[in-house]
Amino acid sequence: MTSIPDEIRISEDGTTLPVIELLTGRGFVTGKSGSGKSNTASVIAEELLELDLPMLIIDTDGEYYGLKERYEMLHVGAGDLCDVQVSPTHAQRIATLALEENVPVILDVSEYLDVDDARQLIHGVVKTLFVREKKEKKPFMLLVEECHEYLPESGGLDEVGEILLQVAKRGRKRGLGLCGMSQRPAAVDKDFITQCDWLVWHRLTWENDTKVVGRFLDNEYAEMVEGLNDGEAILVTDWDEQVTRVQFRRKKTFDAGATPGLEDVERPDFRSISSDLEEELSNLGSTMKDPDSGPGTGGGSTGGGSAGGGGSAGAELGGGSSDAGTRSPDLDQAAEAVEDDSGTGSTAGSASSGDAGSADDSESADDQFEGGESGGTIVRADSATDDRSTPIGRTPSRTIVKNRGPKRPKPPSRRSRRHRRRGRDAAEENIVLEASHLVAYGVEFTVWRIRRAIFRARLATRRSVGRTWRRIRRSGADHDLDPRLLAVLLLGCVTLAVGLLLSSVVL
Ligand SMILES: Nc1ncnc2c1ncn2[C@@H]1O[C@H](COP(=O)(O)OP(=O)(O)OP(=O)(O)O)[C@@H](O)[C@H]1O
Repeated sequence: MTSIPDEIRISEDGTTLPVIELLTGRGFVTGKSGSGKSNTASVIAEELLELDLPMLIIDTDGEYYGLKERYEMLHVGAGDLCDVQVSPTHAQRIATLALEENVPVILDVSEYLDVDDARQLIHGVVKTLFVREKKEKKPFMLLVEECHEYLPESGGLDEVGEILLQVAKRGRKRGLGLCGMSQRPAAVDKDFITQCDWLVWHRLTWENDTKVVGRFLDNEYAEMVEGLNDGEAILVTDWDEQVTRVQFRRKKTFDAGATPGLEDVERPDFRSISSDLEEELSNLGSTMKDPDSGPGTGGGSTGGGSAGGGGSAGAELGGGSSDAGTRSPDLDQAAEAVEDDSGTGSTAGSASSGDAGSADDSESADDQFEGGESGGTIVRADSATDDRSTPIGRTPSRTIVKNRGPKRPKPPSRRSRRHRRRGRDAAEENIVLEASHLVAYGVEFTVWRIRRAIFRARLATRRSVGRTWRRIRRSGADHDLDPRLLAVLLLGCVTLAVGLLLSSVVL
């Protein structure tokens, strides 16, 4: 087996990036639309795929399938271009294929009709990768397009954001690297950006975004970033603590994200994974259950059209009350591992049921990895299952899955109680807000009624004053005016004038 080089080349002039830091670190690639982010990510992916290194791409816009022009990749999602249409039911298998069987995966979430399906699929995949990596400890790159959608700066994180942040904060020790991409650095959770040890700033022009450059680098770079050419970027890395201006090379594979022109786009022939794997995944819906759903119907539509796939997934998940007894034992263990790992779940149960040993194993494995951080096991993607016995570096250990039979439901963890309490607080705040809106509408309506009544009264008064005045003029022409009548007339005019004055002040 040929050895894997320490670095990959990302520009024509020879700029390189270290392989192990890319695979296990946290990266952030940003730039406005058309500045070259996807090209940069594809260049990095091409270089890693050339070395048969493992990766999974979460493709929000459906533009990474062009990589299949040169590399065998599993392209899954909801669209017709995908090798296999998948639902959240497939999450665990997709993750294990990528991590344990070294099949590079493009998880294309661009065509799910139901956003929840896409999110549940992503959550299931990332969670499984994170949990499995505790034992596997295999340098592995997770690339996430449009990461502001999952890790937004405001509005809080959903379960996808939470698990991605976990990967950002704790993935390095496990070998799980994360590279997030976004058009809008100002819209990305700063908790994530501050975790990053390599950052690529492509052209940004919007002031809020260039301000972020100023904050992370300095104002000189905030100005520089506005004038960068396509594919040009400011590269900042923790490993050499330098700021470099670099022109990334063009990707070698088909540019599926290019701006459409008037001429016909000629698509090249794409490589696909083996038909056996396609068939296995197509049949998977009937044999596996989604990590987060309950028993479901188990009949995920996997080979059909995109809408069908999404719809049936929704139906399966719709019945998703959690039923520990019917969930796959593998997934129960995975979920437990996440809770144990975060230190918030109840670990006593698993320890007493004979899992203490395995927990210790994984902790000591963690320690070992920390000792030789950059010496993680790199396994080539083409080595597949049989080659995993001869990795470069340390031998990856497998996750041992025990079937421990049906389980009693666990009491809610402190974390889920906290989530529920937060939910209750938010609901109460909403009620108060709605009630205050109601009061405001009431006040507005009352004021409107009063103003309408005053307006009508003024109109009626003006008419009757006009009528009276005309009658007085007629009778005054016939007779001499009585001084008492004149006095009453004067008083009437004064009262009217005061009334009109008051009503115009009120209105
Ligand atoms: N390194 C490069 N050298 C020359 N041209 C480039 C380079 N990178 C990108 N381009 C040009 O810029 C175009 C847009 O690139 P790319 O799709 O990577 O942008 P993007 O920032 O990902 O845009 P979006 O956010 O809209 O997806 C490409 O089609 C190509 O024409």
